[in-house]
Amino acid sequence: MTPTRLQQKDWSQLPRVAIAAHELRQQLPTLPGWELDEKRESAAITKTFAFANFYETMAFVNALALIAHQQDHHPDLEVSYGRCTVRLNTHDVGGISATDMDCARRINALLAA
Ligand SMILES: C[C@H](O)[C@H](O)[C@H]1CNC2=NC(N)=NC(=O)C2=N1
Repeated sequence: MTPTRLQQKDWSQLPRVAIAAHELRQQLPTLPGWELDEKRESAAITKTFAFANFYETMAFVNALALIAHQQDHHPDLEVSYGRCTVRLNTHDVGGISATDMDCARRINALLAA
């Protein structure tokens, strides 16, 4: 039986472009809870998710890991007992691309009722 391949994207050959600041200001409100973080060298979008306990936090992290692998796009994660802060940016553009917005939307959808 042919194994199912989970990875859907491979960015090694595909160019990505930074989203201009004015476009980002328009697009970000369509992503509930995500904020622009310009404090570090390259800008990122971030969101902190709160959970009732460590098990629920880790269940979220594991679900997010599938999205990261499928999309070939890997957020920085800060994980504690009941909290996970997700930070997304695109290294090759030194900022935020459509890939970050797409992943943020998929991550939000994980928790949609
Ligand atoms: C070639 C490789 O797939 C790319 O470098 C991917 C891997 N995962 C990534 N993850 C994130 N967050 N940003 C990237 O630019 C990125 N690039």
